[in-house]
Amino acid sequence: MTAAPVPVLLVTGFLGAGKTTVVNQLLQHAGGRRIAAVVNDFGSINIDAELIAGASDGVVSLSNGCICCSLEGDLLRTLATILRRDPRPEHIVIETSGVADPAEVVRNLLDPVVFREAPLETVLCVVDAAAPPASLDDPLLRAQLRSADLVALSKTDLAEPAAAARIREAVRALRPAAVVMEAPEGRLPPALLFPPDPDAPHPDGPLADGPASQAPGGAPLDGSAPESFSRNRSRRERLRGDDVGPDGAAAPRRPRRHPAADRFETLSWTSPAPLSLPLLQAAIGRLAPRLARAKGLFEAVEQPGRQFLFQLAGGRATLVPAGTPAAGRPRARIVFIAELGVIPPEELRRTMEACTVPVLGE
Ligand SMILES: Nc1nc2c(ncn2[C@@H]2O[C@H](COP(=O)(O)OP(=O)(O)OP(=O)(O)O)[C@@H](O)[C@H]2O)c(=O)[nH]1
Repeated sequence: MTAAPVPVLLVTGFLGAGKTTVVNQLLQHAGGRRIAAVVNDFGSINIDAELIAGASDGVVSLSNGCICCSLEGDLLRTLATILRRDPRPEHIVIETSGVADPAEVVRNLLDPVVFREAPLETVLCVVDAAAPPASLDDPLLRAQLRSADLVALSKTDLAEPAAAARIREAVRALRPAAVVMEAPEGRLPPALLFPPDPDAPHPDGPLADGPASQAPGGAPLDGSAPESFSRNRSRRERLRGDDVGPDGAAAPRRPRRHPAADRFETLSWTSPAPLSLPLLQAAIGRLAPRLARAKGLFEAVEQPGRQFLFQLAGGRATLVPAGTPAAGRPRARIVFIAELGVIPPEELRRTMEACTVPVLGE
């Protein structure tokens, strides 16, 4: 007996848009579905995998490169390993890094052998609704949107309603084929993202595993019924139409575009010493205007025995408690992403070293 195909949800979106938040929500509201997650962080420290690890059994992290270019082989090998798991997962979620062009990943997933076993079902693009509308002029974000079947507007709680409406209209204009939904704090109806197989019989209609209205996310913004997405916009069907040839083979590859190539660099910094909160705050204040994104876990000298999660996204810095520190790990691990050459690594290292406080007796 051949195993049933395992549909793939590909999550894309710009640096700090809210992809991990959506994936975490999804895994926490999986409703008993077996979901395998693959997370790609651009830097050598995969913070995302750690943030998701608690929510999924078997998160696979692909780090120190981008799955749209240098890690494409790793992605396909990882999928093969996941498909051999016993029991086999029912869904696979792949979170791309914020610098990935999903078109490249989509093309890899369209390989006929991969597609047969792990068909790409949905491409979800997370867009920061609180970002200035000019952010949609970014070529990388536009490339991410062009691949999307479903667009989730994150951070609607932070956005001015008028500004969020402008972002929504701009998204619709850029990608009219996509369903646009609000996803405050990452909340989306899981039934939308894991649509039941349209060919399979469903006793209670198309969303037999729970109507979208009962799920935690918002309603589609275009007024359409959520099931119209899962039934009519199946990527499998669309691909049969546009990207897959009549014999089922993937269409010839178009020339590769890398809107992100040579644009961003990741600077990973670790320290065996804890950090001073006021010194860190001052350092981030100085660095933030030149940073595209930062995130990390660290211990603060003011609150020993606790760990904090630091995030800088869309110019906003946040700090939240993140449990107790793991033994054997550096006490501070922070990933900084900036446009190439904007922050000299030595300056970053000096700035961050100045935030550390050696602990007496260690
Ligand atoms: N207020 C608010 N904050 C959000 C929302 N969604 C995400 N965030 C915050 O935005 C920051 C970035 O969120 P992530 O989910 O890590 O973003 P990401 O797209 O995975 O980031 P990278 O892949 O690392 O670039 C975090 O501090 C989140 O807590 C939201 O709907 N509302």
